[in-house]
Amino acid sequence: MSEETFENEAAAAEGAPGAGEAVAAESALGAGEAAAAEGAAAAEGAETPETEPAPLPLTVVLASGSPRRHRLLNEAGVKHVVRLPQVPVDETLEPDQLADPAEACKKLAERKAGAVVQELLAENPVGMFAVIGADTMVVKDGQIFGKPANLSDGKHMLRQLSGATHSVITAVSLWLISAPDAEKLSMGFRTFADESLVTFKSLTDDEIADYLRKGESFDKAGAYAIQGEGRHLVSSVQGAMDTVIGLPAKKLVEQFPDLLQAK
Ligand SMILES: Cc1cn([C@H]2C[C@H](O)[C@@H](COP(=O)(O)OP(=O)(O)OP(=O)(O)O)O2)c(=O)[nH]c1=O
Repeated sequence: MSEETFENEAAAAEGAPGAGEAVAAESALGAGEAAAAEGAAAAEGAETPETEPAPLPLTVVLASGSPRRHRLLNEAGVKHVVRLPQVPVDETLEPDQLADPAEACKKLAERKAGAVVQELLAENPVGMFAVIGADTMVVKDGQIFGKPANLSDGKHMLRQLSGATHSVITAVSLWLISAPDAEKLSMGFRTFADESLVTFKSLTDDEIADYLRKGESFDKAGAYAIQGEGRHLVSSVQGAMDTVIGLPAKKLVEQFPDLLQAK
């Protein structure tokens, strides 16, 4: 089971560069569409259009340091570069923002992508760019588990997850920048969250301690890696596996097939 919701891409994203004025909702849906719109606008004014303008080359930028996200995007066939913001993104959220985990997750995905968009825009880019940011949270009974701070935090998380079902929410924020030349720029973004349900076996404290000793917990939300030894902790998964691992890459490509045209 998975749930998918799409944000209104014309809404201003927190921390996003000039989101209020620069967002062009129509250009957010697909690189091809935006390029076609540019071409159509140019053709309207021309008396005898001689040639169609060549579509702008698309560069996909993954704004993430997660090797899993890089791998999942590669496996989905999307050529991309990885770029992290020079200043790490502040991932703190206010208590009222944490009350709705899917919204909180979307906010962080937008912040991560927005930070890279901001730096990219400062470079006066020319071309078409799709910047992707993502965030993953484990949620049990309304409580959000990010990455464990230390061993006892990891133990606490795994005890909570033992013998029960929890949600893994991954939000993805995709920003499209269309800059046919140094003078023209339009931008739009869309953010969605996908949810999978993971059920854990009942774990003894010894089993939890054994697992934590394997050392794969510390950079993973909820202190486990379903793609690694953590699979032995799990009895069932409902929904997309790539959502649990950190990027619903298949859904991303279904929604934005133009990503496959990236050079
Ligand atoms: C539940 C689970 C999470 N994870 C990972 C996915 C994410 O990389 C990580 C959650 O941390 P995030 O803060 O979402 O991402 P990140 O810090 O790894 O990368 P960045 O912010 O640079 O994009 O947990 C797994 O790899 N396997 C799992 O089974």
